[in-house]
Amino acid sequence: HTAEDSIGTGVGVLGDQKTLNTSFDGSAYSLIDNTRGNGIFTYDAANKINERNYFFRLPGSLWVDADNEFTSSYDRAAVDAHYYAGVTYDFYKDVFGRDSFDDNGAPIKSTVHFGRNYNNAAWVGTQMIYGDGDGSNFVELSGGLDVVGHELTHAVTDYSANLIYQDESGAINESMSDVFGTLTEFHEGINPDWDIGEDIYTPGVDNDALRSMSDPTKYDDPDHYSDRYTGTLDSGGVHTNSGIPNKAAYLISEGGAHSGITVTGIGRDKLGQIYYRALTQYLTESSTFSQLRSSLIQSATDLYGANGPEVVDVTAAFDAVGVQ
Ligand SMILES: O=C(O)[C@H](CCc1ccccc1)CC1(C(=O)N[C@@H](Cc2c[nH]c3ccccc23)C(=O)O)CCCC1
Ligand SMILES: [Ca+2]
Ligand SMILES: [Ca+2]
Ligand SMILES: [Ca+2]
Ligand SMILES: [Zn+2]
Repeated sequence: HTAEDSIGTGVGVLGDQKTLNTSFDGSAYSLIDNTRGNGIFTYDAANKINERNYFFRLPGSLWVDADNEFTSSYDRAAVDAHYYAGVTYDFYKDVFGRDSFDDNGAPIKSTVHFGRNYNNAAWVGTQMIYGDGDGSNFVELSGGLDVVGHELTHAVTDYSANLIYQDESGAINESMSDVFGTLTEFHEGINPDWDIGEDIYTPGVDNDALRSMSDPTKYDDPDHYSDRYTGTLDSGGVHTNSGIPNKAAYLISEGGAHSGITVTGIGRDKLGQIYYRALTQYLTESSTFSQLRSSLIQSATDLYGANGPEVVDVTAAFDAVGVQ
């Protein structure tokens, strides 16, 4: 008896209702979405197989449910990891024609309830992992669409420019994940913004986030090359120096005045196309901020013509953040 596709109902981390693509094998329902690429699979790291150390097993146990209703509090992290992976898959397919992170339909795997009160998430080279947070600094991190889009974009980057995760190439790697995580959020259109992690960060504090692309300095990240971090923490500050290209990306899309330079703004769609072309056609694993500038100017030229408003805005935005 082969399994059949089914549609379940779930409640996400923020208490929101959503339908899920699941798979019925005759006795139980699994979080397998067979409608996208070669499937989206969601797993549980904490499902007790043995008492020892079951929090850190990967991928863990495929998520199964008896009645195709994923409405318990324990289910919420899995509901959003599964659903938002589908949203991100659709973003890359619909907007860029990319079939999964390898552009060859690779199965997308996520594990939730990773660790104990783990205040982070990651792409671990083969799959995504999501902690539950400690309930004060973070709630389950798969509850943030920009976080899921951020993590899956690390996979896209690995299969394209493969930017080395340190110093300037690492900060570009990080910025690509913030940019496409944010563009995924706008594509879905539910409370989109230019902040990162706002939905899952500090449930007790409103209007804060991990990072801001519109104003990186709000969270002490630099928005100009002269203010870059040059130490060794966080692989050379990959999560802080990302503020410099993040600010440029924000200015390219939305426009604004910064460092005495005014950028008109060409909008999110053109930002996405220019960034995707640079990521997949021009950037290499050792690209610097200066090479990001030239890659984006070349991409804008390819797509929209030399010396057009797109090239003018990309140039002005990188002038504004001090990158030549
Ligand atoms: O994907 C990434 O870049 C981050 C992955 C970090 C990581 C790397 C290697 C092994 C384990 C974890 C995860 C995210 C991140 O930006 N983490 C930052 C901020 C952060 C989250 N939780 C923290 C706890 C303590 C300190 C910093 C943090 C970091 O790890 O720096 C991305 C979106 C939200 C979480
Ligand atoms: Ca159930
Ligand atoms: Ca956001
Ligand atoms: Ca908060
Ligand atoms: Zn990242």
